[in-house]
Amino acid sequence: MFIATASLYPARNTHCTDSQRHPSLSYTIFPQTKKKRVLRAMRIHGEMPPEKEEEEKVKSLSSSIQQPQKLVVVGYALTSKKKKSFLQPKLEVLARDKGILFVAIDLNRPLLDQGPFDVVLHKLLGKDWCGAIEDYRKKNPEVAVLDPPDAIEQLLNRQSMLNDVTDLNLSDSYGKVCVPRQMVINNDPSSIPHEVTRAGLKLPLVAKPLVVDGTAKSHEMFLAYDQFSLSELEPPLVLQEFVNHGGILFKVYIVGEAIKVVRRFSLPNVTKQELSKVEGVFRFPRVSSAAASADDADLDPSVAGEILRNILLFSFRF
Ligand SMILES: Nc1ncnc2c1ncn2[C@@H]1O[C@H](COP(=O)(O)OP(=O)(O)OP(=O)(O)O)[C@@H](O)[C@H]1O
Ligand SMILES: O=P(O)(O)O[C@H]1[C@H](O)[C@H](O)[C@H](OP(=O)(O)O)[C@@H](OP(=O)(O)O)[C@@H]1O
Repeated sequence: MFIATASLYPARNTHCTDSQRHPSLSYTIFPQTKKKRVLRAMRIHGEMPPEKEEEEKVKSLSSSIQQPQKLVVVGYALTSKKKKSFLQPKLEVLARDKGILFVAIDLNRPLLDQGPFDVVLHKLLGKDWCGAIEDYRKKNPEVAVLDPPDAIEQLLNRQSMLNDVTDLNLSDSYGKVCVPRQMVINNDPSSIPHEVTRAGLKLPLVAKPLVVDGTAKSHEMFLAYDQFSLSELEPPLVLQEFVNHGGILFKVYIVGEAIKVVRRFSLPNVTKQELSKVEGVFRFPRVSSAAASADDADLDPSVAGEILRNILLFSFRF
């Protein structure tokens, strides 16, 4: 795009013919970028009269207003709980400032009749919804669906969601990235004590629901100090060896090339002495939620730095 602007001296690479030149001032047609360089040069040399500077600002502003930013329309389908925790007003305002508009998808109308959308963002499950999303994708291949049901499938299960981490086999002189030893219990809870002993899992164990479907139940966690009390729990379950980690964990969010690492408070270490004295299985709350931020916690810098380095190393390879 070109803008006519005035210059007190002919600039290099002028793109204009004599007929475009004004006798008192040489008019120079600049591509947008060159115009800014010349104006800046003139301002630096104090050669542009104040009224001309104001006029240039208005022109530059008017040219940007003339080209309204194309909005990216994001249709979202979230539970009311998720909308409340994720799509907060400050996010909507920030997105709008960046030309992104969130529009709620009406779950009582066919998805195909709604839009048009540039992106469909959803965190809903169920056969009907997955069918509607798949049908929409086929008829709107240009729309980015986050995420396609087949890509989410692996994350709906606390065993399969860790497959990629297990396959990474990432280790170096500073340490390794791996999954705690675990086993899946699909049926008969009375078999748990025998299965745990046979698998050689070390106590204490964290018992987690195998299914991850966004419900509160899918976050119900238990800490077991002996394997016998585990038979009180309801399969399907993942039983994972508890890993002492100093009560602080790091959550890593990766979207494309963007990586965000946050520190959260977590379960405290379990000492050998405590393990020898305590028996039973205890439910614990969601200890590491956003409200449990430890970003400002006083951590030993060497520990934090080392863990962060490994996390970033892991993030780039994931
Ligand atoms: N193997 C483990 N060793 C020690 N602590 C653990 C282990 N697994 C889980 N925890 C503790 O339990 C908490 C919840 O575990 P996890 O993150 O697997 O469940 P979640 O439901 O996905 O949590 P959220 O959705 O809140 O991130 C962790 O934040 C951590 O404090
Ligand atoms: O620590 P955060 O806030 O990232 O924890 C998230 C968690 O990672 C999951 O995204 C939860 O979503 P669901 O699996 O759908 O439950 C979030 O739960 P929410 O109820 O706050 O949306 C956690 O915040």
